[in-house]
Amino acid sequence: MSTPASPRIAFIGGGNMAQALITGLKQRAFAMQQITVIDPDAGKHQQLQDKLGVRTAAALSEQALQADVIVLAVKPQQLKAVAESLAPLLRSQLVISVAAGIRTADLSRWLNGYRTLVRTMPNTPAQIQAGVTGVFALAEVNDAQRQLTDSLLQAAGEVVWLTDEAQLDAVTAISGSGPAYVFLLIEALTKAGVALGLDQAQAQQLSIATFKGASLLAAASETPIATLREQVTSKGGTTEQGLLSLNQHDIHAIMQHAAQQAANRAKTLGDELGAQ
Ligand SMILES: NC(=O)C1=CN([C@@H]2O[C@H](COP(=O)(O)OP(=O)(O)OC[C@H]3O[C@@H](n4cnc5c(N)ncnc54)[C@H](OP(=O)(O)O)[C@@H]3O)[C@@H](O)[C@H]2O)C=CC1
Ligand SMILES: O=C(O)[C@@H]1CCC=N1
Repeated sequence: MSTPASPRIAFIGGGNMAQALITGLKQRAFAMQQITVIDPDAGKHQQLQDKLGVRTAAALSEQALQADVIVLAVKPQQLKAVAESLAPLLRSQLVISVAAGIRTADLSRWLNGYRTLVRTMPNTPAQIQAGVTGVFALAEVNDAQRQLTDSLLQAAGEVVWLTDEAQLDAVTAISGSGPAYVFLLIEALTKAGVALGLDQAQAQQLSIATFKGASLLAAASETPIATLREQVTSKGGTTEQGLLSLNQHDIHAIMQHAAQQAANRAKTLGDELGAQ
């Protein structure tokens, strides 16, 4: 298959993740009329058409699936039923799943042995092209299809290709779920600012700008992250006291445990739903 200049894409599921990916594509001036979103919730259709300019359909059909790429963007619990309905309608489309936990072996079985499959784990900052997506492709996915996958996902931000599918559970725990950890930390830092006497709006502005600035500096700098941290930490100064408290509460263990729990859940989802 050669890479189509402007591929047609059918999203099955028009929720949070589909909308984040489509918004990223829209910002890259991708032709929105090339995208069809299939979602049973008719209430969402007008909103998807008005906000994003995509086509919509309420159910799977040959017509709705006239696409080069099909993105499976339903909940993991909905994927088996969707895949089984999709199987007889597949021709030669590239199928990309964003579902947490669900392994390509199970998805392929539900799709009646179809193996032109890519499994990904994006994240919601995709909507401002600041996402990062982990990607694993089956051997049957050819070079042109890999390039197509890469260029579509680049519209959402950075792309990390994996050769071991099992690593996607770790990617899910770190960057798939990660934005929620960061939002929680922003909420917590904001709350701390309010407790110290700032008003809510000021505290939130300071917290967000600090996460943004530190992240941009870490990304732009060749300096090790630990050194960047040390550059903030004056001897006998304020940061030292703040970090001492975070380390007394073992921030590393807290993050390690959170990520492990998320990865365990991804594996359990794969085990339980894949066994259906
Ligand atoms: N949210 C995130 O940050 C991330 C999510 N993901 C993955 O993305 C997938 C979607 O998650 P998310 O967008 O958050 O979930 P949402 O619930 O927001 O979106 C799923 C959408 O699919 C619709 N749907 C349900 N059944 C069908 C069907 N048979 N055919 C077509 N559409 C259907 C749902 O409709 P209804 O609401 O009416 O059921 C809903 O609109 C999940 O598998 C998740 O693991 C991956 C990375 C990050
Ligand atoms: O919470 C979830 O299961 C999905 C996958 C990663 C982010 N959201």
